[in-house]
Amino acid sequence: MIELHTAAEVRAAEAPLLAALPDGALMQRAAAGLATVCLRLLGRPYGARVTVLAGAGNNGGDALFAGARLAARGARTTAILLARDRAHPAALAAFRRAGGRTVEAAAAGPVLDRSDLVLDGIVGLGGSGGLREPAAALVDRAAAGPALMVAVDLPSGVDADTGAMAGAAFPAMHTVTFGAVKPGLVVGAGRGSAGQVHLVDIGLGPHLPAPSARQLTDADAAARLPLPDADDDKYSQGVVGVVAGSATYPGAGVLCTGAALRTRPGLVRYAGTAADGVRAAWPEAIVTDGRPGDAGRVQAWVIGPGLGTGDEARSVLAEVLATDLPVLVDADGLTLLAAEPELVRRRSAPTVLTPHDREFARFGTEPGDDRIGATRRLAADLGAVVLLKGDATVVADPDGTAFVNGTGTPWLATAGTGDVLSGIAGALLAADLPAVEAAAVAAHVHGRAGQVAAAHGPFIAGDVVRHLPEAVARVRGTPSAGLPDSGA
Ligand SMILES: NC(=O)C1=CN([C@@H]2O[C@H](COP(=O)(O)OP(=O)(O)OC[C@H]3O[C@@H](n4cnc5c(N)ncnc54)[C@H](OP(=O)(O)O)[C@@H]3O)[C@@H](O)[C@H]2O)[C@@H](O)CC1
Ligand SMILES: Nc1ncnc2c1ncn2[C@@H]1O[C@H](COP(=O)(O)OP(=O)(O)O)[C@@H](O)[C@H]1O
Ligand SMILES: [K+]
Repeated sequence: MIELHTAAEVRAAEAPLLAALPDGALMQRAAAGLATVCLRLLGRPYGARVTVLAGAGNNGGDALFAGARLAARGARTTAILLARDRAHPAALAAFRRAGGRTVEAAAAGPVLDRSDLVLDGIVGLGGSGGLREPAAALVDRAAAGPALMVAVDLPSGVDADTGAMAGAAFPAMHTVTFGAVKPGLVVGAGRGSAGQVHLVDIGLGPHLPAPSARQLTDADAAARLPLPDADDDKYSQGVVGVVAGSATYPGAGVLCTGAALRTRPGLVRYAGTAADGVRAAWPEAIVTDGRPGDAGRVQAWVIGPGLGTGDEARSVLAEVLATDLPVLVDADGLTLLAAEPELVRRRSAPTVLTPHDREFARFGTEPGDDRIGATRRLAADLGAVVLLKGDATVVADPDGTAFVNGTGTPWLATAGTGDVLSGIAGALLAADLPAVEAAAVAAHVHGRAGQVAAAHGPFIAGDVVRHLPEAVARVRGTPSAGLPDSGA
């Protein structure tokens, strides 16, 4: 499990260590870890051109101390001091002693053009807003050059807690972060600016509170994916009921039913007007063109994709929500529910809602820049698990437990992949996973299936269904690196 900690949590955990350790010891741990990662990235440090963008705070201190360590290994190091008279004094002195030189920001362009590695020590946890000038222009220049772009603690210009970018930010290929992974490195715009995340242990562990949010690794998802055993039969694995698609548009029913079958192929029942299409695509499913009550016994329902928003759809939704079974509501089901949220508030069995941004907004508020916070608030308001889709899907339970998904690929932005996600999550709900875990594991497996499909070229939603078995096998088989997924 990758634990995500906010800036305030990290600062609170640092406080007792700063008091107990000799002056500067914590920063030396950070700088040593940072230099080690840079050495690995450079391969051969001797003669390598390393440029440090150093702000006035401790983030600049980390970068300068690391620069001093790289200079001691033979790198040709140059620092650009963004606040010349306020650079961290001890770090600057160490940098100079090790042979590092400094240049004025105004004369730094040619240095950045020829750098092998640029360290972003402009601003870390103490930052607010987008990059200011001249930092923003220098970052642009560095990004246009050949250098490896390495952020110190977090890419400058990214909000540590939300990943929001109010303006320009450092486009990192790697981020070396200290003490704990911050949410802003894996969610929101920050996810795209962080590149590969490396965590340096500076000893905060015992002082950190329970994490504010988490990210599943393959191993975490595998541990929650149910396996059939010798005593199982087709009923005992958890039967999923699907209400999706229509006679005119059977696709959502076909995709959703297929995804449920490919995730947990015990038994899937389908009820609805896309019956003919579903029957033709999936002879393994038990299909009725009647109402959910005609389908037979199930352990969880998935309802909504391609259902329509008319009176009949509303009535079928109310019937399913009136059961005491776990229910996942998606797409058209969400549009109906937004007009009548009491249908979900009054339930005692678990409900999972899987909106994309526009569907989320129908419940009253746009997701905005703080996607974890917004998802948590809607989950608490409705008393339901909310899964907010996106490049980093967020899942929140009404009790505040939250997950940020790390798998996936932008190729998933194609019609029908949401229907696939609903089928996966429905199968896991029927298998009796706690609702928040069913949603988080489903997002993880769905993202992996997208990555497996993308390895074969551009894909459509049906390909994600086809690749689900391989994705599940990959999730089960891959040892965890314990670091946020970089989407590889
Ligand atoms: N405590 C410790 O021992 C340890 C701390 N650690 C490290 O300390 C970091 C936190 O350091 P910190 O608190 O000193 O703040 P920091 O992130 O350097 O920022 C302050 C500077 O940023 C500037 N600035 C702000 N916004 C800006 C913008 N948009 N664009 C441009 N500039 C902007 C702001 O300028 P000002 O507003 O003052 O003009 C000020 O100069 C943390 O992330 C980790 O790296 C580790 O070494 C572990 C041990
Ligand atoms: N840029 C992106 N990067 C990664 N995943 C994405 C991206 N855009 C969308 N997705 C994923 O694709 C799926 C799209 O779902 P949805 O919007 O409901 O589509 P549909 O309604 O067509 O099925 C979601 O799982 C979402 O997380
Ligand atoms: K930084």
